[in-house]
Amino acid sequence: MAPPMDVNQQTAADMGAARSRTSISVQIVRNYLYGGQKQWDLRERLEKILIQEQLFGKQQREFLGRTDQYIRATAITNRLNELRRIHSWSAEEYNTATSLLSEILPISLHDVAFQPVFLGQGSPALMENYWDLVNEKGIQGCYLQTELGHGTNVARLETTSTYIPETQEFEINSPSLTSTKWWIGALGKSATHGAVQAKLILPNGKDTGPHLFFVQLRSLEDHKPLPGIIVGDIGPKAGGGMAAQDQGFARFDHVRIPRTNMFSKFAEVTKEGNYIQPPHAKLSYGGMMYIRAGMIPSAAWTIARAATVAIRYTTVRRQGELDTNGLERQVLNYPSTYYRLLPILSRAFVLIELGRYTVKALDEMQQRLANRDTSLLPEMHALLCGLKVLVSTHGVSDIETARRSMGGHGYSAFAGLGRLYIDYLPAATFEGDNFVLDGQVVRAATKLCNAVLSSTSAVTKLPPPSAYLRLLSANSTPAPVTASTWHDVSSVVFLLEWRAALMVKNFTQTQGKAEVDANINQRLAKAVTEAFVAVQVGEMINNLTTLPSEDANVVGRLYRLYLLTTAESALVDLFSVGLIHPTGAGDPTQDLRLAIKALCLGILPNAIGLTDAFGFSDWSLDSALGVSDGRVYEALWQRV
Ligand SMILES: Cc1cc2nc3c(=O)[nH]c(=O)nc-3n(C[C@H](O)[C@H](O)[C@H](O)COP(=O)(O)OP(=O)(O)OC[C@H]3O[C@@H](n4cnc5c(N)ncnc54)[C@H](O)[C@@H]3O)c2cc1C
Repeated sequence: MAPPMDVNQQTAADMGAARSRTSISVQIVRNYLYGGQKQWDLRERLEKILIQEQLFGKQQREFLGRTDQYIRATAITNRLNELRRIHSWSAEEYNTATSLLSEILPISLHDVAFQPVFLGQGSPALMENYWDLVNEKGIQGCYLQTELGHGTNVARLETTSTYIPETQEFEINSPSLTSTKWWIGALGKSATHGAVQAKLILPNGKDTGPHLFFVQLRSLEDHKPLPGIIVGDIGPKAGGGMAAQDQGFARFDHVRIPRTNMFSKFAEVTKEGNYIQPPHAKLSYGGMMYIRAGMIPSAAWTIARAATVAIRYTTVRRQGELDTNGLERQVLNYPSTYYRLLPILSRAFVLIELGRYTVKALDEMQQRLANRDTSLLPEMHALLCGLKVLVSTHGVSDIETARRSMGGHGYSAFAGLGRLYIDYLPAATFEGDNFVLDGQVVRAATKLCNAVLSSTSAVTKLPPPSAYLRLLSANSTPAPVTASTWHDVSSVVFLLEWRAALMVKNFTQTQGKAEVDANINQRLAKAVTEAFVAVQVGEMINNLTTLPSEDANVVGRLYRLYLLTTAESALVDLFSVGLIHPTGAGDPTQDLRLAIKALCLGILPNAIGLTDAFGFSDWSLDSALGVSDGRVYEALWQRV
């Protein structure tokens, strides 16, 4: 037996050995994930610029208090903007640079919430006066919707905007403590302007419900709040999360703004005080839909980070009984570890692809909206509600699963996943609380289901995300589930579609007639969204023919793992609706679990190669346990 290696050499050797087992072309799979060599080159070119900036170094971050984190974030924002000007970055280059930084910055609210509202809902006059300032970050915006008293129930917001025809102004007012705007990102210290959601009151006293108004909050001379406005920071967040962002509050005491400051691309108030209705009630959802669509790639890359760190660390971490070489077992090789981590890896791949699909679909809808064609709106709204819930639920649980897979060292800030988790956590609440959004998915699904059940022609008009309801038309019957079901992609996709169709049908038919369980919305929304994603994954597998065969094989295994682990989490539903039943001839659930294990074992030799394909540099990952050379103990020691 060879003498035992120094542990540090061993970790590096383990990482090297794992890389040499890789059968895929990391470069080809990486380009596939980035949507082409061009996108990867862009990322690499920008990262080279960012790494040179001492200010963007991450190593001291964990030692800073909240104030210093905010000051650092502000300095980073300023430098980022300088770089944008120096290098004449396009919007795409700027967005890529910000995502590469992977920092919580106050300016992100301007970029993801305020600027899209301006672009999507600003009237031509507002655009002419302010767009250059907004686009060049000459002012910093925030989005003020939530109040102390109401978040989900937007209809009950209390802030008012009353039109005064004599002066052609709106008067913004916070009539009570509970009408105070609360939780508003970048409002505490940074923002100069905001898009304020307020109930529009017409001169005749009629309340037309919440509308958006462009309001200057702070002086551009000395940054002090303007007269009649009280603003401040709402304090530290749970677990010290999002410390560098200044979530704030605001109260308005009869603050006047010009009539043209209403975001009136769709709904408008005339000089005389008459209200012009928007062509579609949900037109103003555009901004929120844009943010929700962006949450899919953002969750995907967050999960990819967590997977990379945990898979790298568990590859070099050895623990347990000695093998024939006198070495302890690599933690990733324990079934209980790879069963936790490889499904996370598979979700990162699926959600990265799905993100691209959704952003494209949203662009198409926005183009139609520009021509006042609202036909795609309701379906897109429901789809994005479901996807937002799905990705943020996975995001939160996957980061924590990855952290726990690393044992005690995973709890060190230097592992990098604690920060990722605590900063990602509120994604389950903002942009619509997940449990509330489930209700929206169910409402849209039952409406379409009712149409399908009452008219055969409705099937031909189903929008693509609801195609699963076609199964409810006559002559369709689900195939029985057997051991071979789990080895056939289209059978698993069908099964997940059938599950959604039958669950929605059962619910629709019993609505109002039978008692429903308390968890119905969550189960239905999950089934509907997972059916949609399963169809997309089926397409992704079909499209893998563009890759060389070994790369397609390995990525295809990941996609199948996604489908099977989704089916595994759906087993209770599959039993409930009678798609799986004990036949006495074998146990399809055990067949499913063995198929998952077999897929995991097939993926395992490529686990490191697949995480390398995400293309994270050590600078970007900022994790002592996720270092690419595997020398985790030295990296941790250096940090300490
Ligand atoms: C980090 C962070 C950043 C944020 N940034 C912004 C921002 O920049 N701008 C902004 O305007 N807002 C922002 N928010 C606010 C966020 O949008 C709200 O927190 C969110 O909409 C939920 O509203 P709420 O907090 O009032 O919760 P509530 O609506 O009070 O919900 C409380 C509970 O009640 C349940 N519930 C509520 N209504 C229903 C219902 N109809 N059916 C079933 N269950 C229900 C929810 O599921 C939840 O469990 C931010 C929040 C956080 C945490």
